[in-house]
Amino acid sequence: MTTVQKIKEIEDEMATAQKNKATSYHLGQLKAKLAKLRRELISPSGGGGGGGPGLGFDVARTGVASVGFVGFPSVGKSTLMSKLTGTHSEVSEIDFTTLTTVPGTLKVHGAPIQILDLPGIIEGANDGRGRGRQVHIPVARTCNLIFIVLDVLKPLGDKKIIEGELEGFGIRLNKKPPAILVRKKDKGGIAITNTVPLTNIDQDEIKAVLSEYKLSNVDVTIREPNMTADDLVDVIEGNRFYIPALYVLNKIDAISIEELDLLYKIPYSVPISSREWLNIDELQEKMWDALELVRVYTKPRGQSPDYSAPVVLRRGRCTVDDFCNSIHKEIAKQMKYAVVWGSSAKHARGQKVGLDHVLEDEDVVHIAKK
Ligand SMILES: Nc1nc2c(ncn2[C@@H]2O[C@H](COP(=O)(O)OP(=O)(O)OP(=O)(O)O)[C@@H](O)[C@H]2O)c(=O)[nH]1
Ligand SMILES: [K+]
Ligand SMILES: [Mg+2]
Repeated sequence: MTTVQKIKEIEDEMATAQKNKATSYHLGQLKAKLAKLRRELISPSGGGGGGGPGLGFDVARTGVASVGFVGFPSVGKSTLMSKLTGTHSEVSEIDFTTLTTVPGTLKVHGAPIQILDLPGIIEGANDGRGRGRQVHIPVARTCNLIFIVLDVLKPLGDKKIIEGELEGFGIRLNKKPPAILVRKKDKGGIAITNTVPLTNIDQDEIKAVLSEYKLSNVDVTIREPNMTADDLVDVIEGNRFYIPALYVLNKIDAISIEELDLLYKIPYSVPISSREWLNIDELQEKMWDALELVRVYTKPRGQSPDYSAPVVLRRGRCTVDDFCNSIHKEIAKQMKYAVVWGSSAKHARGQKVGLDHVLEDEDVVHIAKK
């Protein structure tokens, strides 16, 4: 049996299986087995040819963040990317027009963002048809945001298939890493501690997953509300990519206002028309919010701040130390203190802070040297 056939067999079994106390151990085993087979399929040695890391489809990365466009052929990815960035990417009504990853740059609120137009994806994780040709999906794992571009005339079916394909490559959309800690030890067996109630998984299923990974001496600490077996598998497997995503519902010029109202109910969605250039402002605003970038303006001593070229940092990595390091690695060492103006400062006249201070979007910073 090939890996693809084995996956199909397990998926079929899981689709019909009842979830109850008697079956939970077996279901846990199946979920862990499935994850291991999927890993085999996308690793370069697995024979699936799905394009693990290092297969050489990298494009030169520029800008402070990147957005990858993923979608079925002819949903309008290249139309959108060309118009947003001014970079040429071939457009036609014929499917699979784009055959390689095409990069372009778009400035949003002063920050240069790299846009990656990817080839149209092919359904086929489960029957082996498409997998070998989906060599560009791994590029999406390196993006800070994914646009799942959908044709408004068939959004929901396509959405589900694309999510499945991305999941197969270890991508988790609009999700945080599960708050589960699995710590191996030399002896002592399995100890499970949960600070939140377990609603989607029981001890048997947890033990089945652990046993499938031959983890017989481990401490498992669970702080994840409603944790599932898949969450546990993700933590044990590692190599998961937690990436925000927006569903770009394209071609709204082809539908009625009533139909458009329904589309707005899809979470994380933005209806647009790339050809007629409708609602692109909202798309750019949502892109900006999802990227969680922090612009910081530099203020040299005795001069006004330089608003033309912000230093752009990411939320979670935006201390004064991060700010210094993104300019030059020596600056933090030479700093005596910093003065900050803006939302992170306590007073309007500016606040004297150290390297640990966390900056906010549009703050102004002056670095005083020793
Ligand atoms: N009606 C309508 N047609 C559009 C829109 N955007 C793109 N199209 C058309 O859809 C077709 C496919 O557009 P592309 O930009 O080549 O689509 P793609 O997703 O890049 O396709 P592949 O590279 O083949 O994956 C072209 O004929 C476009 O003119 C839109 O907003 N409305
Ligand atoms: K096309
Ligand atoms: Mg294209």
